[in-house]
Amino acid sequence: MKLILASASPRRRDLLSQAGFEFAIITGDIDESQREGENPVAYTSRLAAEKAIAVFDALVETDDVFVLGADTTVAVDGVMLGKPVDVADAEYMLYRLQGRAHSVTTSVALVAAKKSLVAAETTHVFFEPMSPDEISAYVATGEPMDKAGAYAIQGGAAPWITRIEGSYDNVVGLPVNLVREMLAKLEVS
Ligand SMILES: Cc1cn([C@H]2C[C@H](O)[C@@H](COP(=O)(O)OP(=O)(O)OP(=O)(O)O)O2)c(=O)[nH]c1=O
Repeated sequence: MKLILASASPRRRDLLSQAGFEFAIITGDIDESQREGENPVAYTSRLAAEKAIAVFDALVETDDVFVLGADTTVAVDGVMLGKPVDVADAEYMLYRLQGRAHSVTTSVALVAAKKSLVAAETTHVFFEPMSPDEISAYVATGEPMDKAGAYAIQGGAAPWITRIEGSYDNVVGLPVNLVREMLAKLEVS
C-alpha cells in the first residue's frame, strides 16, 4: 500500500509520521467556502474528500495507492470558525472562544481506485478566559493565523486549555487512531 497525504499542514505531516506511517506528500488546491446549512461534520467531510480527490485525480499511477485528505473546523454556538482572514478576525474568534467550551471536528477521507471512506471525529475543548491584552499578545505572535479557530492547542494557547473531552490529535488536525481504523477497514474490504 502506498499512502499519499494530500495536505500542506506541517501538523498533519508530523502526526502521521509520529504514528509510524510512511507516506508521500502531494498537495492540491480546493475552494474552502462553506455552503448554506452545512454543519461541521458535513462541511469538513466534503472538504476532506475534495482534498483527497483533487490529488487522486492528478495521479498517473493509482495501483494500491491511498490518498488521505483531512479538514478541521472549530464550532461555537452553531457558528463554524475556520482560519482567520486577518488579525481582527483572529482576535474576534478568540473572544468568542474564551471562558467556555467549543467543539473541534476533523474529517478524514481516504480515496483509492475502487473504494473510499470518509469519517469525522469531534473533540470538546474548554478554554479559560483570556484578557484582551493576552488575546492581542497571542495574535501578535502570528501563530493563530493558519489555525482553525485562531489557536493552537499544541502551542501558545495551551495555558488556557484546562480540559478536553476526546482525541488531542484530532484538535491538532489529524485523529491518527481513526486513520488507522479506516485504513484497516479499506485494506480488507
Ligand atoms: C484547533 C487547532 C487547529 N490547528 C490547525 C490544524 C489545521 O492545519 C488547521 C485547520 O485548517 P485546515 O483547512 O483543516 O488545514 P490546512 O489548510 O492547515 O492544511 P491542508 O488543507 O493542506 O490539509 O488548523 C492546529 O494546529 N491546532 C489547533 O489547536
